[in-house]
Amino acid sequence: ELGCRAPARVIKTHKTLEDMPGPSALGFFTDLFCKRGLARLHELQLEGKARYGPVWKASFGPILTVHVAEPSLIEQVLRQEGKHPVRSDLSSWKDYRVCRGHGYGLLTAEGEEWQKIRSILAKHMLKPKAVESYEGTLNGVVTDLLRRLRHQRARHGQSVVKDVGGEFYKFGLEGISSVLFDSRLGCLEPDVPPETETFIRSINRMFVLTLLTMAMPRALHRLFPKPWRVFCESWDYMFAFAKGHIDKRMAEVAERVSRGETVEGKYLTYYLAQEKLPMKSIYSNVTELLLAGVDTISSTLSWSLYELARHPRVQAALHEEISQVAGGRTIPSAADVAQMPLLKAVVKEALRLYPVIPGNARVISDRDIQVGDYLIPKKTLITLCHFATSRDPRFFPEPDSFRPERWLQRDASHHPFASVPFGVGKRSCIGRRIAELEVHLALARILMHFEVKPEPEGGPVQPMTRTLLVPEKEINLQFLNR
Ligand code: HEM
Repeated sequence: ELGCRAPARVIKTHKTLEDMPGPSALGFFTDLFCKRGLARLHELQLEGKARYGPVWKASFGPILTVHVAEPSLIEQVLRQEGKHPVRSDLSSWKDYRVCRGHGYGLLTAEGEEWQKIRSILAKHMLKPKAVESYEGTLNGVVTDLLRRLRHQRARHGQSVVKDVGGEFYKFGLEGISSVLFDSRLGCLEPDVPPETETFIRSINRMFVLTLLTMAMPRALHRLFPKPWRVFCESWDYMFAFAKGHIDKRMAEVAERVSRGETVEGKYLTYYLAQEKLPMKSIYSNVTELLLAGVDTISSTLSWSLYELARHPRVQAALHEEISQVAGGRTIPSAADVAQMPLLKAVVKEALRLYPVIPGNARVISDRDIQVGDYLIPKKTLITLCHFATSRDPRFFPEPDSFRPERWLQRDASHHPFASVPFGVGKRSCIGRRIAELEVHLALARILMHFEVKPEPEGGPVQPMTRTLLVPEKEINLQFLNR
């Protein structure tokens, strides 16, 4: 016995990609392209988790991606993301910029370049004092939104505003432009400038085609050139639009300086120009900020009002809160909305049910990382399934119900990574504070003026994925004078 050696055994401490469950490449391809899977990607997260557990792999066209759908595992990934986190290195957005010779903006830049722009923008977008300084400008845009809603409801019977999302797109664009340029585009005027409509259409088309152009193997681009061509044309328009506005604003400033005036701007483009960034970088950053501030704001406002219209008791309680805090003031301030816990809870709950970014991503480039039982090789695209975790009944009982009060209960303990609509950490949303202020100011004032109800014959509206999570069809709401 003693002389007999045990056979050498390789002890595996971690499971590998080979051990990971997941649909076959063909199965996932069929799901995506034949079963409207691209529009249902958020639902595929729930199906994947039910079928394979919290970690599974799938081939998104030519790209293998590991899905992670458990808050503690998402936390584990993000804690290992390193100094310069990378969202995805295989993006069609980056391909476009290389193809046209444009620069990168904060959304697409990496490494030291990203770090530099991030620290410049953070000073003006995340610091509470800086964000508060946009209050007056944003409140001016909200005033125009109210006028526009009145105008639009007069066009249809029963005080209905058709397609509120369309109105909030214009509000989003006007809002982010006012912060970027301190000048107004006129998107909320009765006659909307055609170039702003084209800009919004370009964003929509670009988002529709983002996933498709990524999932389509390169070889197919030749066979089906249209998606890539339209994708590029949409970006071309967006870059040209941003450039036009930047050049115009800078020419105005130069002209005033030449007349001997001292010019001190309080808007983002001015701050970027002060840092002496190359023009190419200013153009790409402003383009990306413009596009980041439109759908996100529109979708959050649309879903918040959609749910409030369907939950009149919550709406009444919120109206009460707003009236009390505002006292006699007709225009609530940033300090006022900060004192409205139910208002904040309503927006958090809308973003839990309908996270604008239903699935985010990370690539850890320089080392293999452990996630749960698995060792994930470096450079693997990791998809963070935020939609699945924020609808998980273990963290949010009755996960499909709109219950803002869940955010107000003292003893409520949600895992901090279960609902993270703005992301977490170094690479999280830089527009978060501005977005929250904008949405809070708009919702508070809309509810001061109107009682919002569902369109009399309207049915439920489901979300769909278009890279972002958006309403599947138009949301029409009744706006009744208070
Ligand atoms: C409710 C509204 C919004 C939501 C839910 C949202 C959500 C997000 C999320 C999830 C990310 C990715 C974070 C990550 O990878 O960890 C992101 C990034 C970003 N967002 Fe937002 N966003 C919103 C509004 C805005 C607005 C209004 C702006 C512009 C003013 C903006 C600008 C950006 C930028 C530039 C990034 C990239 C940051 C970086 O890579 O360093 N977002 N956003």
